[in-house]
Amino acid sequence: MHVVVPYAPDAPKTRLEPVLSERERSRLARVMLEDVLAAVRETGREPTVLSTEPLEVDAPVAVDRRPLTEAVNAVVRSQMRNSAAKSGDATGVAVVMADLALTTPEALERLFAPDADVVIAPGRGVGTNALVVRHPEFRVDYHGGSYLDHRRIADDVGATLETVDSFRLGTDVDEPGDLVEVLVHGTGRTPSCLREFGFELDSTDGRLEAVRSAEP
Ligand SMILES: Nc1nc2c(ncn2[C@@H]2O[C@H](COP(=O)(O)OP(=O)(O)OP(=O)(O)O)[C@@H](O)[C@H]2O)c(=O)[nH]1
Ligand SMILES: C[C@H](OP(=O)(O)O)C(=O)O
Repeated sequence: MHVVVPYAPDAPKTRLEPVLSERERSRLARVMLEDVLAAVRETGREPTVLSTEPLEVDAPVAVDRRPLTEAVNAVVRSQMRNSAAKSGDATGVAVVMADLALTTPEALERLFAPDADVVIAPGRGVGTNALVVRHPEFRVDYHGGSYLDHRRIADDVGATLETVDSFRLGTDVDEPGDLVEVLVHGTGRTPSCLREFGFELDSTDGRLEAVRSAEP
């Protein structure tokens, strides 16, 4: 199965602006990407980064400057055509977001395992954090509660759909409140990156939070 990791390196993670500078957000986005690529590789698959800009990274990079939905649909269309031409039996394409800092190979295997036409790991906020497409007519439509849109699109084209209920795949790092999850559950380099930035766990207000104790 072809695994694509979309990545937009230019001014990423704007929703983290209240707690991180632009440079820090870029670094965090990059470290999360590397953690996701490592987890995909540990499943025995070679990921491709689908980037809006050329990028030096330890993986093949496909540059497509179009918005996320268009760029991913171009990959889905071409992969489905290729796999149908090769074997008559589409093995599919997986789209795994680069901000899934808690991803592990085991969590990804749960996404890859079902043989439904469409498999989705939804994120909090009703996004689509990770997806497998094996149906020739299914197309993505990201943003704005895309999990519900993807269910409707699957229904419209007659595709079977399975939803993967996964904390690790469901936790995308978008907002300051997500950082505590990374510090507690992260297994890759992302928690170390946050600690380098000076974040640590704090329960002063009665709830565990990631707070910045010291500027680096
Ligand atoms: N190839 C590509 N990837 C994108 C694009 N927009 C977002 N991404 C990637 O898609 C994933 C999910 O995007 P978001 O959660 O919106 O990430 P973001 O744009 O960095 O964050 P915000 O600025 O807070 O919305 C991340 O891996 C991004 O790097 C795009 O236009 N093209
Ligand atoms: C890409 C987008 O991410 P969100 O904006 O929900 O984080 C989505 O999953 O549709």
